[in-house]
Order: sequence, then structure tokens, then C-alpha cells
Amino acid sequence: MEKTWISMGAIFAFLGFIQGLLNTFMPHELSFACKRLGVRIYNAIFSSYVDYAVEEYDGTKLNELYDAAQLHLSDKAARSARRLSLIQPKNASVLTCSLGEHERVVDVYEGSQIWWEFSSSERKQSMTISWQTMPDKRRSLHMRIHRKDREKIMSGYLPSLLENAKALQLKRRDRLLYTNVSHDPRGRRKPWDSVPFKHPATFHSLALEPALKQKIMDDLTDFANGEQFYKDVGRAWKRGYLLYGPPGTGKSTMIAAMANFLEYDVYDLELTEVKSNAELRSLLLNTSNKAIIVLEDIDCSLDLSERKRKKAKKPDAENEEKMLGLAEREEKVSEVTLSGLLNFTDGLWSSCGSERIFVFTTNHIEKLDAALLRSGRMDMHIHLSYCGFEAFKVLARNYLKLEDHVLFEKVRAAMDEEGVQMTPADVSEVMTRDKRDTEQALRSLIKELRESKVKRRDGEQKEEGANEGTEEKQEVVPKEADVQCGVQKENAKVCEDAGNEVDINQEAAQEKIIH
Ligand SMILES: Nc1ncnc2c1ncn2[C@@H]1O[C@H](COP(=O)(O)OP(=O)(O)OP(=O)(O)O)[C@@H](O)[C@H]1O
Ligand SMILES: [Mg+2]
Repeated sequence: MEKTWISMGAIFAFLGFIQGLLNTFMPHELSFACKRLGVRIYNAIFSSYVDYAVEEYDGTKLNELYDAAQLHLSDKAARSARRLSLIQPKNASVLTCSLGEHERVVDVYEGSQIWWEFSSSERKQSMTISWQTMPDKRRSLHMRIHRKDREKIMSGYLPSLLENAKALQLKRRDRLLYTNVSHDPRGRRKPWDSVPFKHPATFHSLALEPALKQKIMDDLTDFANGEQFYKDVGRAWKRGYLLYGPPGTGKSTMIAAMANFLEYDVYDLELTEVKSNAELRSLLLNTSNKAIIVLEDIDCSLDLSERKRKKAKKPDAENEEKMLGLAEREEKVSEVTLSGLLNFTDGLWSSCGSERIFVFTTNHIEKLDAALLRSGRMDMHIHLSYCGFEAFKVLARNYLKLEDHVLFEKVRAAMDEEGVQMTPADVSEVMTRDKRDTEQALRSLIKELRESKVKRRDGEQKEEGANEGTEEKQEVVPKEADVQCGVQKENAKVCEDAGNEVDINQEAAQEKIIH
């Protein structure tokens, strides 16, 4: 026994001596190559696993698979790993967990296991000059799978991981509200500027007849799930909604509810800020998919009244030349045309993205050009009107936490009286004022409903009086107001013309119009 130990000791001493010699005299590259060969022979003969490294950077470009894998593994990591990094991604209020050094998680795909491990090492500083500054650490995720699963993982697991990460990213990020009225720090125009979209409106809180509400929600759901349908019928994946009705009936609120329902971004397009059809097109090209593009009060933007008002200002004699240049430029400014807008909503360019919803709002549908109202541009016309009893019940639930009350019947009776017109905005205001005393709130509402009849009658009489006096007034009012009156008159004419066209098409459109 003693002899055996002595001979084993001699063998180890000899091996150690040989290794020392090799380390000293063998070049580093050769020893590295030998080691690699050894690992390869071992893996080929004994190992039944395949290992993949997913590095954070592919050269100097970010590796999308790395981010996707991190997002995909985030929930699993949060549940099973003990050392984690917490990340707050840009534009997201939900944190993402990523694995800490040498932490592992096991993922399962169709019965096959996938082991993921995170590691990092110091990045060797490159001697070449690069514009891109790279992080000090070289981070990577290592994926280990069974050799037999190679095909399944490559063609099934990894694509599904990327899909899942994309869906998670959409779900976790804050949605954005974009506006086209923006400039960069140097004062140059930017196509869109954004802020997080935080409007709390939902279809649940929207005061609307239940049947209409359900119809709109179904339509939106069909649209969002309709990728294949739109492909099959050869149409761009987009849909147009026209919301019309008096001020304060919830048009803007409904847009917010739509965006929250579909989890889309909102692009609020200020048409009076757009200088040309080309700019309009470029704004469209700069919108993302899954977006609602909104044009509010389209009847006011379409005839570009603001620009006409500017142009109508007379130049001083002194600055005539300068103003002439300005006028020329403003001539250019007013180049957004109806046809430009029509192409924006239903031309070739409107199909450059997918899953886009166009929403136009107006208080006066009769002023809109029939071409704008046709299917394919505005597919669904939604009339939002004065507060009815069903809409009132939603508001009572929202503001007063009331499902039912003895005074509800009186409210219904007051609402049914002829000539009573209160918008949901007016009803909300009464309830906000008296929200501490629900009974008082309902009584005030009944009173205001009845008074609204009188107010309306007075308003109509005043309007008639004002219309009668308009022509006389135009001769005496100062310049600025004069311009506005001029514009209104001009608009009225444009709208009259458009109104005739609308009437012609109204019957055809009637079936689509939902009251
Ligand atoms: N249908 C509704 N459901 C719930 N709240 C509503 C509804 N309509 C109006 N409101 C309330 O009234 C306020 C004004 O509504 P909103 O801005 O949506 O009206 P609008 O139709 O867009 O008006 P305008 O034509 O003047 O732009 C909102 O802040 C909201 O609180
Ligand atoms: Mg509005």
C-alpha cells in the first residue's frame, strides 16, 4: 500500500513538472488551442448539450436577442433567482428583473428544458478609435439546451421568445401622446414630440348608451384582431372613425378610452401647424404602428381659417417688401389641401404602416366634405349627443357611487321632457359640485335639466338677434375682428357648398351612422 502511494506521488510530481515545462516553453496561443481541442473532443464524445452565447453587443450594435431574452426571462428570474439586477427601461413604469452574475433560470418549451445563465467580464479596451463608446463590462447570457432539441429551439423557441418579448415590451411601456407642434433645442421643427399618455378614461367610465358602447368596443376588437382579414381582402390595416356632436358630449374622452382599450399611442395632429401636403405625408411616415391619429375639430382646421386670418393683415408701407416675402411664404403655408388630407387618410401612403386608426372629430358634420366621410376614410360615424338616462346612470356611478336611487325616476322624467338638453360635461359638473351630498346632487341636476330648456330658448333667441345684426356690425368693428368676421362668412360659404354635397351623400352614409 505504501509503495502504491509513493509511485502515485511520483507520477503526479512528474505530471506537474511536465505542465510547468509546457507553461514555460509552450506559446500561449498553442496551449489555448490545445485546451479548445480538448474541450471539443470531450463535448463531441461525452456531452449531450449545446451551449450558445447571447452577447449584449454584436460588434458595436446592440443585440436585440439579448434584450428580448432578458425581458422574456424577467418574470422567471424574479421568482427563482437570488441575485438580480433591476432595470427601469425607457418609457416604462414597470421594472424589469435581470439575472445577477452566474445566476441561472430554467425555461421550458414544449417539454424541453432550456438553461439560461448570466455572466459578465471586463471588456478589453480596443486600441482603435471608435465613435461608439462601449460599456466597460461585456455582458452575455448563455443558453444551454439538449443536443436533440437543437432544431426545435432554433425554429420554435427562439422566434416565440422574440414574439413574447415584443408583446411584453408593448404591455410594459408607457403609451405616448404625440403632438406635431414641436421644435428641437435649436428651434428647428421636429416631426413629433411626445409625453406619456396618462388619460384615465375607459369605456367603463364613458357615459354612453350601452348598446352603442358595446358596438364600438366590438368594432375596435375586430380591428385589432383583423390582421389576417385585412391581408385577405387586400386592404391596408387601418380604420377611420368620425365622432361628431355638440361640445362636451365626450368626443375627446372617447378617443382616450379607445387608446386605453387598445393600448395604442395617440398622435394628436394639429393641422393648422402643417405647412404642406408633403409635410403631412412625412408626419404620417413618422408615426408608429398601433397608433390612433387624431384630427380634432376637423371643420375648423380644414378651411385653414387661422392662416387666412394671418394673410388678411395688411402690411405697413415700410415693411411692404418684407411682408410680401412673408405673404409669399404664407401662400406656401396654406398648401395643405383637402385632397392632401384625403390622401393622408386613404391614399397610397396611408398604408405605409399597419394597425392605425384615424379619428376625426367635429361639432358640425354638415360642414364636412362628402369625400372625407366616405367608407374607407371614415368607416364608422359615431354621433355623440346630449345626456340620456343610460349615460346619466354611468355618470351617477362614477361621480356619486350610486347604482340606484329613488330620485332616478325623476331624473329620467326631466330628461324626457321636450327641449331638455344637457351634455354629459354639464351633468358631470353638477355632480362634481355636489358630490358629498348625493341627494342634493340629484335634486340640483333635476333643477338644471329643467332650466336648460329655458337657457336653450334664450340662447336661440340671442343667436337669431346676433345673426340679424352681423352685417351692420361688420362696418364698424375694428380690423382684427373684421378679419374674423370675414373669415366666418367665407367659411360659411365653403361649408354651405360642402353641406350640399354632404346632403347628397348623407343617405348613402346613413346606414353607417350610429346614433
Ligand atoms: N360621454 C361622457 N362620458 C364621461 N364623461 C364625459 C362625457 N362627455 C363629457 N364628459 C366630461 O366632460 C368633459 C368634456 O368632454 P370632452 O372634452 O370629451 O368633450 P368634447 O365632445 O370633446 O367637447 P369639444 O367638442 O368641445 O371638444 C370631460 O372632461 C369629461 O369629464
Ligand atoms: Mg374635444
